[in-house]
Amino acid sequence: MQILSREQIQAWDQYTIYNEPIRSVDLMERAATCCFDWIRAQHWRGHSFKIFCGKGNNGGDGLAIARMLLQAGFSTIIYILENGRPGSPDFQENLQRLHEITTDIHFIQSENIVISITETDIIIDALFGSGLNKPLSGIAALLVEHINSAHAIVVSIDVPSGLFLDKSSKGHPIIVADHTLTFQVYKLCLLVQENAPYIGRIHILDIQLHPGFLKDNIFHKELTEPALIRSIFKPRNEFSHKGNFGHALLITGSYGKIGAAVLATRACMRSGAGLTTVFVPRCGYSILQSVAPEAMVMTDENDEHLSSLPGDLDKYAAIGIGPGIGTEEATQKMVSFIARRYTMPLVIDADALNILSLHKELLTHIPADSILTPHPKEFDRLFGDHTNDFDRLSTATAKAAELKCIIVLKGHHTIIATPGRQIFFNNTGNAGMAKGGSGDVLTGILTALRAQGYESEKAAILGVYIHGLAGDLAASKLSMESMLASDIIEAISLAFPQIY
Ligand SMILES: NC(=O)C1=CN([C@@H]2O[C@H](COP(=O)(O)OP(=O)(O)OC[C@H]3O[C@@H](n4cnc5c(N)ncnc54)[C@H](OP(=O)(O)O)[C@@H]3O)[C@@H](O)[C@H]2O)[C@@H](O)CC1
Ligand SMILES: Nc1ncnc2c1ncn2[C@@H]1O[C@H](COP(=O)(O)OP(=O)(O)O)[C@@H](O)[C@H]1O
Ligand SMILES: [K+]
Repeated sequence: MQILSREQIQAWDQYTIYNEPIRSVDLMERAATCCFDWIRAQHWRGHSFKIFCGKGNNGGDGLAIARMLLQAGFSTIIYILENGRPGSPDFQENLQRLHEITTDIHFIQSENIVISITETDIIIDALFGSGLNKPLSGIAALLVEHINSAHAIVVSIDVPSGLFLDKSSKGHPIIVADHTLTFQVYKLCLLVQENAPYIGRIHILDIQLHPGFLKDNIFHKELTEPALIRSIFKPRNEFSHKGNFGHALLITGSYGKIGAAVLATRACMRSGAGLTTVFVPRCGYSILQSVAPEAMVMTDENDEHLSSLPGDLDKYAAIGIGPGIGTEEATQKMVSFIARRYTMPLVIDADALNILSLHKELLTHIPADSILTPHPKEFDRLFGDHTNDFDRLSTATAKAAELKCIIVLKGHHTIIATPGRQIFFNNTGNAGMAKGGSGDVLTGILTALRAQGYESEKAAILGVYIHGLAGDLAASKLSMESMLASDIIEAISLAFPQIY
């Protein structure tokens, strides 16, 4: 699914109006009908609806929804945030239609907001949508605060009012929604971590905007979906042998963090690598031989941390480096050597990223098409502090192009930024994965996919998806609270069949 900017969405509405063709007010009717159908399916009978409308088209949607609720017999009161100017034409048209069936329409025009909202009310937030052009202030801000301080269920239309679609709204007055009914596609503001407190559960409503618009335009942001994943996935040939699936090397572990090596190694083997070798300090030898007998283990001369190279690197089809390696000086030298001398793409994670942060000059040396997998803190250590997720996204886009690398910025919707300035948002995974070790599993999966010959960009999109899907399968069996990183590894075997 493409992710469109505010301007692109407005253009898509206009394209639909012109090419379907359909009158703007009829498109609004279609959008409102989708919202009404969704609301009706919630079986909220017995509750009363309070509908808050601005005077733009988002408010127009609210008025049309109010009419449909009233006609279906729901108790409904309408509040319009007055700004002293006429509403948009479609708002005015819907106001006229509403006047024909109710007089329960109230205008909010003073800072003294006395509307009582009870816990049995359902609030429909149709104050502002994609037309928001500045932070809310004055009566609008007070109204948002009033709604947020009540304990009613809040359903926002298109976006929670006060959220900008494509830029940070940090610190602004914003409606806290329980459900966001958004039209046609995800908006950027619904995918970033910083807006998590506001958006509630997202429901994408298909209002049948004209598909021709997507064919006629090029977009740079998309949500990874099963169809894309299937197009990337390469089924195994019946006659294949282990040599076809590559030899993966994982450079991992230090004293106290051999678990990271174990998780990455087991995830790598579970994700289809033909052969897996793991390079660990000597303290990791017996552990790996016993918990991962299918893997080959090579040890450093040092007992507790890595200080040398694991022999000839060129014989491996893919190398993953970083989980649990620590940042000892000798380990820094080893990472520095590999970053400078190795020419094939690497999968670089965790402490290997922290070492790059300590020696930023190395960033320009890392092999092209390497996959970097920072979480936001590692990302900021690498590329400087960011005050919001939108800026972080811009940096990821710029740095992926500049370094010719794939940047996997981990989070609820992990972001994959490519050298061609394309951005993919992953849509699998859950909060049960917010536990130590989940990232090590991802490194193992990505290294295995690289070993099997997937290009880095495709390996990143597919690997992040499978990782999240395995996390979802583990959570559905064991609960988000109880699942462990090792359970994600076990569930990889159930995730693959879902993408065949
Ligand atoms: N046919 C279509 O196109 C379809 C559109 N659809 C719906 O339309 C929505 C977009 O509608 P929209 O473009 O009218 O913008 P909307 O969000 O209602 O707000 C604009 C108004 O708010 C005002 N305003 C802005 N910021 C403000 C602030 N901080 N504080 C105070 N005022 C502020 C601004 O006034 P201005 O400042 O420009 O004078 C203007 O009056 C979209 O989200 C979807 O719900 C669907 O029905 C599908 C079909
Ligand atoms: N709430 C969440 N929703 C989806 N995925 C999550 C969530 N929390 C964590 N994850 C995933 O789990 C992994 C955690 O990685 P990381 O932070 O490096 O953990 P660790 O270093 O402990 O292994 C990432 O791939 C991230 O996308
Ligand atoms: K809204």
